[in-house]
Amino acid sequence: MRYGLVGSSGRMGHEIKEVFSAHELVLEVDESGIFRRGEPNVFVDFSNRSVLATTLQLCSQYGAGLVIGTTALAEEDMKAIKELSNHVPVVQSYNFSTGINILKILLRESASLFEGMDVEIIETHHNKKKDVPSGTAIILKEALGREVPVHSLRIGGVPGDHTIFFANEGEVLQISHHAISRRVFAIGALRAAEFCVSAKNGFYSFEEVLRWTQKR
Ligand SMILES: NC(=O)C1=CN([C@@H]2O[C@H](COP(=O)(O)OP(=O)(O)OC[C@H]3O[C@@H](n4cnc5c(N)ncnc54)[C@H](O)[C@@H]3O)[C@@H](O)[C@H]2O)C=CC1
Ligand SMILES: O=C(O)C1=N[C@H](C(=O)O)C[C@H](O)C1
Repeated sequence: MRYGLVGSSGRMGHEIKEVFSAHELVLEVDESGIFRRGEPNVFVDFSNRSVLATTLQLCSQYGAGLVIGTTALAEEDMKAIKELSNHVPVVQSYNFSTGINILKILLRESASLFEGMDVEIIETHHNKKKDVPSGTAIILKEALGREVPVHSLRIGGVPGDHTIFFANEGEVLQISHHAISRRVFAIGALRAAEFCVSAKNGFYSFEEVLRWTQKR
């Protein structure tokens, strides 16, 4: 793979360079500019929505697929990403870990069982994280199919923890996901990039990438 990396000087950018070391990094974008050394066939973007227009333009220019993990996207951003997916394969997810994507499936399938219970989410991240709530908390709420309170902690170097509490008068059920390091997100992004270079044009979730990985 020849990949372009948007957000190359960031925390995820560093992790991605290590995990993608068998592949060729031919284009980098960060706040200091665009550095081109070749023609990417896929872009990986873990950055900020302020650079999204550049990412989309670069994908169009090179006819390259896109793996995007950037959070705090607006509705108009999602619309623009979906428009790009008419022309190239796009994988978008607010969380590229296997565990969170399995949890999403479990929540979607069991949501009706939790009717009548109090449901709240606590998410904990490092103190450099800019967005609140986390993108993951948003997709967990979507999977539950209802609006629930989210409590956010920004402390120390925590890579990303999410706990959902379900409670009635007599009991509390809690389900937690703990990212041991942000490497797990970079490994997910690598799977998604490998998927992207062989997929048809379209908009894909990371769940679809996981199912594709299992079939291989
Ligand atoms: N979907 C997932 O699994 C995960 C998503 N993330 C998300 O990835 C994003 C990046 O996270 P971190 O690496 O921790 O952030 P960071 O702050 O360490 O890095 C951000 C990178 O984006 C670049 N950037 C920001 N604004 C830019 C602009 N206007 N033009 C060009 N480059 C710009 C910076 O130069 C830097 O390289 C965040 O949105 C975070 O929530 C993080 C981890 C996992
Ligand atoms: O910014 C982070 O670090 C993370 N962001 C994602 C989110 O907002 O959910 C995913 C992960 O939790 C780490």
